[in-house]
Amino acid sequence: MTGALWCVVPAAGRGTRVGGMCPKQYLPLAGRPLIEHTLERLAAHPQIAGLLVTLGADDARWPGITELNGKRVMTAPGGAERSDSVLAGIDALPATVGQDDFVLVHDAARPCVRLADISALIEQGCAKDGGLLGAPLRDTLKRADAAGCSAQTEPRDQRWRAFTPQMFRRGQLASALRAAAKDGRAVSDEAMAMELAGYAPLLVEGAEDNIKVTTAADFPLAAYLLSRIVT
Ligand SMILES: Nc1ccn([C@@H]2O[C@H](COP(=O)(O)OP(=O)(O)OP(=O)(O)O)[C@@H](O)[C@H]2O)c(=O)n1
Ligand SMILES: C[C@](O)(CO)[C@H](O)COP(=O)(O)O
Repeated sequence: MTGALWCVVPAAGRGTRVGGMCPKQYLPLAGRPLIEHTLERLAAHPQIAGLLVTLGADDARWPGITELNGKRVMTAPGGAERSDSVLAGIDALPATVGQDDFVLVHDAARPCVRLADISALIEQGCAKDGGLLGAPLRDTLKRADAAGCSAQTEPRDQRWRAFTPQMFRRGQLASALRAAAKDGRAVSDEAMAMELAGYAPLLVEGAEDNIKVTTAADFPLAAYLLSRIVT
């Protein structure tokens, strides 16, 4: 069992795959900026103590939220890559968050995460070296060739899609991210940094509607999911 956890929310991306000038986390979703849905959902979780949001340089769009549902909301400058933003957020956490305390990392671009899935990650991940939400691949996987044709069918067994939140001990995650950066290794998520450091993060199956809003087509889907998912 663990106490209350802080959650780092990387929100310093540019949203280039959506297009346009406004980073996707500030585009409207169901009438409000996408990021507000994500932060409110995280702040609603009883085991989340506070949020540390990493922002783009000179981000004028950040609405200046300092508290949600009685939880403190802090900000820190993000970095060039998502992993840089995550590390910046870890380093900016309050000193009350110990090096051995678990911390969560959740994409600002994932507004539909279920509170029950966060609870499952916290409960199951604390018994291990931490873990991440994900789901086993349910479709056949193809490797495309340069012409956009199916060149090969990839093995699907034991393949999972990785979601967020991901949860690790503050000190171990910071060290793993620093080591990967020092080695020039691009890491797509926190779990990869931990794997490179020799840990085996637990995969905790979560709902597949925990989508990452990545392209413009994801906005109406996310709006529908938000209307259907209570928590
Ligand atoms: N340097 C970066 C890059 C991404 N992110 C955040 O990481 C999350 C997931 O990243 P992604 O979906 O790739 O967002 P973007 O990088 O903004 O998207 P794109 O690759 O289309 O530009 C998002 O909440 C994004 O804001 C971040 O904090 N810092
Ligand atoms: C961290 C992540 O959400 C796991 O699926 C994903 O890797 C982030 O998206 P990106 O496009 O790789 O930045």
